Amino acid sequence: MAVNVALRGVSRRYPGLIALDKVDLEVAPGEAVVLTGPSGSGKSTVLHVTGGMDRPDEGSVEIDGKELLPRDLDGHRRRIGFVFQRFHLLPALTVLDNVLAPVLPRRVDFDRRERGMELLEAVGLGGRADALPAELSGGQQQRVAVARALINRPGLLLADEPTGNLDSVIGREIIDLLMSLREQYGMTMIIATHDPEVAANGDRVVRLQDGRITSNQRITASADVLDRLGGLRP
Ligand SMILES: Nc1ncnc2c1ncn2[C@@H]1O[C@H](COP(=O)(O)OP(=O)(O)OP(=O)(O)O)[C@@H](O)[C@H]1O
Repeated sequence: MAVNVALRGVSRRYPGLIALDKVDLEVAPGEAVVLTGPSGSGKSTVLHVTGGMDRPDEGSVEIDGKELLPRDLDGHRRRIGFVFQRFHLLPALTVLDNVLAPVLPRRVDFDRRERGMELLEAVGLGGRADALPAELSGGQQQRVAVARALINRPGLLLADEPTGNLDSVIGREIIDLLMSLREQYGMTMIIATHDPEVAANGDRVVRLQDGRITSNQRITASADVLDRLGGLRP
């Protein structure tokens, strides 16, 4: 089920620099928020802190109103999906086994193969379960990565430059896919991107600069209008 996410006064510091500076951000259940901003502005850090891969130095992350505590992090990470710019598929495993990889070492209360096949169908690759990643195009590999991200039925999907390694037509297909899966499976989404096309397809665009939110706008305009107005490019 789609979750509510809230970052409250989140700061993350590294020696000599502030990656996030008291960031407040609330994302409603089922909402798709797009993070934009120049390189180094803190987009990935927001995703990592939200996903429990990194910890704030100050402030808190709340999921459905409950603060994420260190002891909850393992469970939290299993309840979210993560899609990366580089697909990070395991080259020696088949497409189906890549989708199942997150749950292979664990006991689960569902039929792995059945769910893996269902997800491959959902991303349009039902016929390629036995292929190896190298036999697929980049767009198809990203579809496999999306299916893998959904294997635990996450209520939250985090995506870091999901179209960054794809040409614009294929990137567009991946965005359409993510948006339709969001409705089909009921997920909240946070997507970091430099791609104005992605931004135009979210519900809200949050722009970061030097670790701070400089604008937070609902989407009503098309990509090129947004690009002209907001300067979404790095
Ligand atoms: N492990 C780390 N150690 C030191 N500094 C880091 C580390 N991770 C991130 N940073 C710094 O924190 C700042 C924010 O980085 P972040 O990756 O969140 O930016 P970004 O907006 O995602 O950039 P990009 O668009 O290039 O991916 C940058 O200045 C980065 O160099």
